[in-house]
Amino acid sequence: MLILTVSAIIRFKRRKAKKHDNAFDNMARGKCTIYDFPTLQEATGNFSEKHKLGEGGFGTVYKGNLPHGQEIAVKKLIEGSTGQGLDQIRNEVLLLAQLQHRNLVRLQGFCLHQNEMLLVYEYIKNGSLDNFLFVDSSRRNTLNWDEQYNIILGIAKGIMYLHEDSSVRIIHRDLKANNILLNDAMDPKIADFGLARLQIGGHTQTKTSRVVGTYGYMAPEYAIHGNVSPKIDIFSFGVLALEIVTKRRNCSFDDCDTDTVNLLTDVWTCWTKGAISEMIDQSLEGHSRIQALRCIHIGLLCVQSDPDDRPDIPSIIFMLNRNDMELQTPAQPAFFFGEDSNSASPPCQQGIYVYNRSEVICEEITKNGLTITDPYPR
Ligand SMILES: Nc1ncnc2c1ncn2[C@@H]1O[C@H](COP(=O)(O)OP(=O)(O)OP(=O)(O)O)[C@@H](O)[C@H]1O
Repeated sequence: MLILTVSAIIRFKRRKAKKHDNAFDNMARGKCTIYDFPTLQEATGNFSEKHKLGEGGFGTVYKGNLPHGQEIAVKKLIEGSTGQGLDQIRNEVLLLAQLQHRNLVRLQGFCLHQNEMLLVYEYIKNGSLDNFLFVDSSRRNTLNWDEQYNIILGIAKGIMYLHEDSSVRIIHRDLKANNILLNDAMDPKIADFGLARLQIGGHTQTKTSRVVGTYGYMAPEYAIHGNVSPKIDIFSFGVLALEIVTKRRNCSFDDCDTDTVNLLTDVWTCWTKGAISEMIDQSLEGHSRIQALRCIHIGLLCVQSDPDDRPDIPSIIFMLNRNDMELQTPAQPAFFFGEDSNSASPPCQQGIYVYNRSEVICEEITKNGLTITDPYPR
């Protein structure tokens, strides 16, 4: 009798699990197309060189045109680039396809062909942010401050979705300028989210022996000890914010010659000298200038060595949206390759920097006889 009861429970549990699987599949399939290989072959001119957009750590990306004129980007994963079997990858991809946000590149579907996995994404017209910041000199000067700020805020919102608002928490692990794509309205879209999960075998791990990421953007605790937490994305976001404001690349260990000062070092040196405004575009005025300086300050908070000192993503969005909110004083960033700066006096003695909504308010207060300490003297 007891045995019957136990087996009934097992049967019930199995049926429930199967029902759950089907429900999950149906739900994911609604948002995820399973493409057949010939369709993708035709769309990409048989994966021709002409259609090739580039090559990254996970595989090669091709531009494709579907019969109804829809443009797609097809990422052909390198065989063996994932740490899982095809069934697991398929489940993982179905899960990723559910994640949709205006600041994420949409994963439209996939194709399993023999032992290959192909991921199909929406095609993002303007390509990656690194071209606009450092690579392509003709595009470099086309980004104005409002666009730069919109990109920083959009990336933060995309991270917010991945860390806090989506059905599964995704830690990107490889946020960098090449993984931020820009659409025709110059809105940023985070690419390659979830690929680290494919590579290391899914599931949230707090420690990994397989570090997936890019030097220059990697938090020290991740690069050195393999510790994984949302704060490693915050570190990369900080580097990105500094790069976007200054339009300078934070070179990594391997591409930095010893005489070159990297961006974090440069920004920190200016900060400790009270000359942080040297790091921004000198033509910025008023509200834009304050915003740019604030973005540098927030960037510095994100690249602090101790992950506990770094703000979380909701706080970052709050700080970005509220120009009058007080910001903490950042500690020296990780990977500071300079003289020990502890002796240098910070630009503001109170330890907390107060921003004003705009310089107009600043001037009004000055007229009223109050003394204002500009935390960022010119
Ligand atoms: N959805 C997309 N729409 C338009 N272009 C894309 C899309 N996805 C990738 N690309 C482009 O394809 C190229 C290769 O991308 P991929 O993500 O494979 O490499 P990466 O980002 O340069 O390197 P890594 O693998 O280290 O992240 C890049 O130039 C990228 O801008």
